[in-house]
Amino acid sequence: MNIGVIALQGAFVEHQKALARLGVSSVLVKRRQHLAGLDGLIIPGGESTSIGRLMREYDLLEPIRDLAQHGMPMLGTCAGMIILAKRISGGEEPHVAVMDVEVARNSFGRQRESFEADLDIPVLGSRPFPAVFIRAPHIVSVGPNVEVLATYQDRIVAVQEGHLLALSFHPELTDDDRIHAYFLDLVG
Ligand SMILES: NC(=O)CC[C@H](N)C(=O)O
Repeated sequence: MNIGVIALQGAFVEHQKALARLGVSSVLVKRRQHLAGLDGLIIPGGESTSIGRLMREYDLLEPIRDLAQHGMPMLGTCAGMIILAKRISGGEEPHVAVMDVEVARNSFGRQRESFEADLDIPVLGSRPFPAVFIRAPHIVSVGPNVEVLATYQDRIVAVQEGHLLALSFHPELTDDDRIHAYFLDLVG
C-alpha cells in the first residue's frame, strides 16, 4: 500500500510515525511527481493558509483535486480538513475543495487553544477516542452525502464523504491508531 503524506508544513512526520506503527511505510509529498502511484493521501494539520498557498505555488492543488474526484481516499486532519472543504466560513477562498462541507476556522476560542477530549466515534467501536484539538476548526454544515462520525459539544468534528475523511482534531498526536487503521481500510 502506497500512502502519501503532504509535507509542506505542519504535523506530517507524526502521521508517518502513526502509519509506521501500523506497518505501513509512506511517502512525503512535497512536489507533484511525489503523487505518482499513491493509493491514498493524508493532508496534515498546521496552518491551512500556508499549506494552501504552498499547494498553489507547487502546482499540487489541481492534481490533488483531480485524484480526490477520481476516488483516491484522503484523510484531512485539522488544517487538512479546511484544505478539503468546499466552503470556508467568512468567504475565504477554498483550497482543494472536494468535500461538501462548510468549515469555520479557529472555532473553539482563544481560551481553548489546545485541549484533549474523549470522543465517541461509533465507527471505531465503543472505546472513546482521545482527540487532541489545537486551534481547531469545526464543521458548520454538511451536504446530503456526508456522514457525521463525531460531534463535540454539539459541533461536528469528524465526517466522511465516501472515500474522503476529515477531522477537526489531530489523531497523529496520540498513540491510539484507530483512525489511521480506519483510513487504511478505506484505502483497501
Ligand atoms: N492544528 C491545526 O491544524 C490548526 C488549523 C489552523 N487554525 C488553521 O486554520 O489553519
